Amino acid sequence: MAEANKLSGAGLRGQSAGETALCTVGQTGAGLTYRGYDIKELADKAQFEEVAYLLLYGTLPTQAELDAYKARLKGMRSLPAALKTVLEQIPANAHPMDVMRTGCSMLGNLETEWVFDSKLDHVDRMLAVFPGLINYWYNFSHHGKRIDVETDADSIGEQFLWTLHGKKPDPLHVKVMHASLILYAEHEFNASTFTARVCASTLSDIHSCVTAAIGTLRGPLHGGANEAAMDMIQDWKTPDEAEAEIMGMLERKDKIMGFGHAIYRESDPRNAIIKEWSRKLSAQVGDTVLFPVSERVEAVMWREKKLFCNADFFHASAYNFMGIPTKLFTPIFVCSRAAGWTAHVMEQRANNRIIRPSADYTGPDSSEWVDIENRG
Ligand SMILES: CC(=O)SCCNC(=O)CCNC(=O)[C@H](O)C(C)(C)COP(=O)(O)OP(=O)(O)OC[C@H]1O[C@@H](n2cnc3c(N)ncnc32)[C@H](O)[C@@H]1OP(=O)(O)O
Ligand SMILES: O=C([O-])CC(=O)C(=O)O
Repeated sequence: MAEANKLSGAGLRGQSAGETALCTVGQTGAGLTYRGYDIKELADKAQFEEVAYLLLYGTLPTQAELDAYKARLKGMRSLPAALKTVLEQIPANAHPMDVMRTGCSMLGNLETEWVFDSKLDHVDRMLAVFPGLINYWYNFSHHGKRIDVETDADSIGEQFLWTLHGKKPDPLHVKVMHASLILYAEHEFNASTFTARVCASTLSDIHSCVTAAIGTLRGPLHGGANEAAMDMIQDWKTPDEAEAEIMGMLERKDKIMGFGHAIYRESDPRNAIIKEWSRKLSAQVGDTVLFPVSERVEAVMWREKKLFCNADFFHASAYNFMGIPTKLFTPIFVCSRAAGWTAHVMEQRANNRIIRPSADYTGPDSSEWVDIENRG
């Protein structure tokens, strides 16, 4: 039997598990790049659709290409009747990430990727439909309302806020959504993307890859951390109270959600960007609690543990200031990362070998069979 190389760390940390031309994370210099473009520049200058196009189609679009792409996505927003019927069966106390998972899977039943040639149609359809899908379920299950998802919204970010709140959103909020969706769009071989690639490596269909990735993103150690961070900070009324609570949590060795990272060692470049948007939104709503509390938590975590905010921490306050219910935070991540996941699925398919590592066996050497009536 061939001897497998031994791993140096748990969680495959530090192991290269393949190649990608989509993204660099934590390399010297820029910190995070999508196809060579610095995340700071993308978040500052681009719309989310430009970044999705870059990831999926390989280059930044021209103005004409972007206009055509946005018009295409806008034309793909409708929810099939059978999907609405399924969404209406899901109770209000379901986890919205489970709704996303079921919704994506149901879409795959209705609009199956039978041949890989149609992949980009399915990818664009998912990007177009996901915001309306989650907000259709949310409004029906929580308010008994069947919303119209074919809005006049100009972008995916605007579509999310419009279908959630039932009206054209504040332009500042649309800008924040663009930045947020760009920051979340892609991150190399993170757990959910790697899941999508493993699924793709079996030559499965694109909805299965995305459904599997949604299930992986749901956990609080990954995408679910933005909601967990909000749950943690929402009841703290002053920075001093927040500091005392965090000190207690550290004493008890609790995990502080929204802090730390598997790859970055000193900072997550996405944090400074979303933090500034959160600061602006805090001023807009006249907040005197949540942002100062968040800043104090950041300072205490650095002082005590040299742990920094990851992309999720200031997303919590930013989304809260825009009136987004906490339970919908991680589904927004899905609306964005769907671009990265599917770009990776296409990259995997283009140079595929089934992903199948080895394991170090730790069980008994040999076990003796005992007939069932003689066991116990
Ligand atoms: C978009 C995203 O998915 S970003 C990540 C979102 N997840 C979170 O915010 C959840 C909280 N953070 C964590 O659980 C971790 O930092 C992870 C999962 C992100 C990374 O995990 P790892 O790579 O295993 O972390 P790492 O090896 O850097 O941990 C080093 C030490 O710091 C501790 N640590 C890391 N993060 C935290 C934290 N948030 N709170 C308290 N302690 C922490 C670890 O327990 C570990 O301590 P130990 O050596 O005594 O066991
Ligand atoms: O890269 C990771 O491990 C997690 C992360 O920040 C992301 O997926 O955006």
